[in-house]
Amino acid sequence: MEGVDYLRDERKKSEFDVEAMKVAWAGSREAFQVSDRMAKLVANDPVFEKFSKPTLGRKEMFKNTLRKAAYAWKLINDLHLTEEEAKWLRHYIDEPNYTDLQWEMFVPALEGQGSEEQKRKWLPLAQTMQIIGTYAQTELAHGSNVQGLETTATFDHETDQFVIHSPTLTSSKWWPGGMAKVATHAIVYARLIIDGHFYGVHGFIVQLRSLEDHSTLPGITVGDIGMKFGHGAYNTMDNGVLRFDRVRIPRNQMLMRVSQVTKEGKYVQSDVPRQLAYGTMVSVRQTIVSDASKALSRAVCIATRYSAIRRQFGSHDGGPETQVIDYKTQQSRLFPLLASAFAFRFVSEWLKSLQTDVKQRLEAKDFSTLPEAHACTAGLKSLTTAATADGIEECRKLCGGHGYLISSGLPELYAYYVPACTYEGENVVMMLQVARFLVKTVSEMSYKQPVGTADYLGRMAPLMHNNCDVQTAEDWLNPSAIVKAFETRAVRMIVDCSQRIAKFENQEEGFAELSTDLVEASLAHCQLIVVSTFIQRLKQEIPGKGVKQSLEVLCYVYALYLLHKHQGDFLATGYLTSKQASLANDQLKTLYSKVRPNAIALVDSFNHTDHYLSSVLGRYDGNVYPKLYEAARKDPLNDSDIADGINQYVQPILKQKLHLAKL
Ligand SMILES: CCCCCCCCCC/C=C\CCC/C=C/C(=O)SCCNC(=O)CCNC(=O)[C@H](O)C(C)(C)COP(=O)(O)OP(=O)(O)OC[C@H]1O[C@@H](n2cnc3c(N)ncnc32)[C@H](O)[C@@H]1OP(=O)(O)O
Ligand SMILES: Cc1cc2nc3c(=O)[nH]c(=O)nc-3n(C[C@H](O)[C@H](O)[C@H](O)COP(=O)(O)OP(=O)(O)OC[C@H]3O[C@@H](n4cnc5c(N)ncnc54)[C@H](O)[C@@H]3O)c2cc1C
Repeated sequence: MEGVDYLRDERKKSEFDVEAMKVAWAGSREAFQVSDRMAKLVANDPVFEKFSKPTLGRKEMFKNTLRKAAYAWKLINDLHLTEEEAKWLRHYIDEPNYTDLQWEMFVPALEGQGSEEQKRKWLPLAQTMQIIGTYAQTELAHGSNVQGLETTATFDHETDQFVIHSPTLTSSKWWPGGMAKVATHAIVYARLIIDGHFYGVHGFIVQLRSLEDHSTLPGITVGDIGMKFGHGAYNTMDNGVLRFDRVRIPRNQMLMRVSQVTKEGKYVQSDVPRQLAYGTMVSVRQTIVSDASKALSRAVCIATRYSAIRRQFGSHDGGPETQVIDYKTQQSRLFPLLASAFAFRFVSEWLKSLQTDVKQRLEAKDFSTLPEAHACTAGLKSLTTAATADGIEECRKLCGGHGYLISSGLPELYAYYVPACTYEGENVVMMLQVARFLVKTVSEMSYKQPVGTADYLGRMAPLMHNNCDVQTAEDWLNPSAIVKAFETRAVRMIVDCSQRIAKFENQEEGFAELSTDLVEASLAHCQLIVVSTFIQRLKQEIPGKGVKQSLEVLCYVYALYLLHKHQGDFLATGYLTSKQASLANDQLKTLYSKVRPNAIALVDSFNHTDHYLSSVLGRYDGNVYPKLYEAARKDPLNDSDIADGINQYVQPILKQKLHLAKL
């Protein structure tokens, strides 16, 4: 039997309707149809071929990506694609480039932080790509600490302009995507100075390059920051360094939704919180959570298909060896990742709806849910990117030696994905933001009832004193038992930290001293959100034979896997006994055997094309070995029998050996 037959047999074992599961994964039939159409459009167009990428040099690779981006823009216009379709098209092209910054950061920054007048002027230019923008916040010496940025924007009364300046080497803007070679404009974050007074960090629209010939404008020095981790991965992007030598921009190019500077040089703070200036980061963090489920599902799809094809040991009387997916150890590493992909998918949908709600409230001048939205996006960004990056690497190991080949698709995916743990808020820094929110919520509880994702803190009394009543492994198949366990663990960890901080004379000092515990408490809170969201999703109608049942199994796998992994927390907080923790682990093993027959169908439900996976190991048809062999044959080193350099550097050594032998 060949891999092709193995996957065919696996698909026959499925206990649910795969087409209906595809819809559940996508969120709706319409969402499925849009993404499916765009995936096929990209997969079937030779312009978007990407197998040659690993063999290209940086310049060729960059140019190739520019070519694809230009072609994609032509398709978007020629085919009159909707915004949603265009987003999926860019996603499936699967090469980071300047358009990510244009659509995910530059346009949202104009939308979220521009005044009505500024939006009228700049948005049509950006939306039609007459200008190309980037988001220039991070500097050589400051990224996480936004208030510590050094670039200055000094108001000049006489000319009614701001003077943008990089006073030191360390103030050089460093990292912004698309900035080195493509962007014509940037939203530059700088310290606003009026009459020697510092008014905080604000965003300014600054033109970097001529719209005529693309040359850099006077006073601007811009370039690429150099190659990044992984060959093809993120090197299609021109992350840049930028310095300003007293560059002048009109006053009306400061983003003025949150605060304004008048012609007279007066600083006016609107009636909206200054944190709205951070709004672009909040919206991108939500996109990043959604992207985590896509990246993880991609790695899991490859590792699952390959695990069903790969056989090692266990052959009796010349029969076939055991499929590695049947090893319990393989299942215990793979299936929690499969379940996590679904969990992240559903939490990202929920986060999107939370953000829509916050946006509507902001328009009505209701800012009450802003801190919670910030904590949720920051925390879930941190949780999902960390788990996804680790998960991709685990999938690579699950594929044994072949996972290390570029043709497996996994090394490039990892290198491409892992910076998500750092950009848009370094993950630990983000978890500390969640901790601030939680500690503050606890400290305000005497006069303010916690709501939303923190509402369980308001049920502190019972949660602090109750004990778990699980008696058998079966008892763990109960959503309320699971939610209660996660709530209790989180509440006890948060309260413990809060009480210990309160003992410090200086609360900031206490917070810093307890920061490692606070990060763990924040993680417990975020895991509770993901688990509860999964459970809530299952309360909705989910059509299709066996679909809901399969998702229920995955939900329990996700929750009990976390419980097992963090059993130290659950035991230390005193809610569970070691017997109950051990029953959870027993149940987890039973659940793995329920996932097993459905594993291939579950990863088929992601609806990933072979083009998107770019993996010989993860091919839909399972024809792994012939295609691995074929891919290896295509390596440039195999172009000739005698490679360049052999005659020059190897033959002389061999000949020298002969000479020595004669002596
Ligand atoms: C490889 C590709 C694969 C994945 C593809 C994914 C696709 C997604 C789209 C991709 C697009 C582009 C690719 C990536 C491009 C990357 C871009 C960037 O990285 S841009 C730069 C991002 N930088 C950061 O995120 C900086 C992080 N730092 C901060 O956010 C802040 O400075 C922070 C949060 C650390 C706060 O520091 P500080 O304590 O100094 O706070 P402040 O004094 O400023 O504020 C105090 C007060 O405000 C609250 N706060 C902070 N932030 C917010 C917010 N956003 N909203 C609401 N409230 C906020 C804070 O908690 C404090 O509250 P308080 O109650 O007073 O305690
Ligand atoms: C691929 C990529 C693309 C990017 N694109 C852009 C872009 O388009 N535009 C842009 O402006 N920026 C961009 N960035 C920059 C990115 O946003 C920053 O790198 C990120 O915000 C982290 O900041 P930092 O580099 O200053 O890390 P640092 O804050 O220096 O982190 C270093 C270490 O210090 C720790 N640390 C920092 N502060 C604290 C604290 N208070 N408490 C405890 N620990 C702490 C962190 O946990 C980390 O371990 C990009 C970065 C990458 C990698």
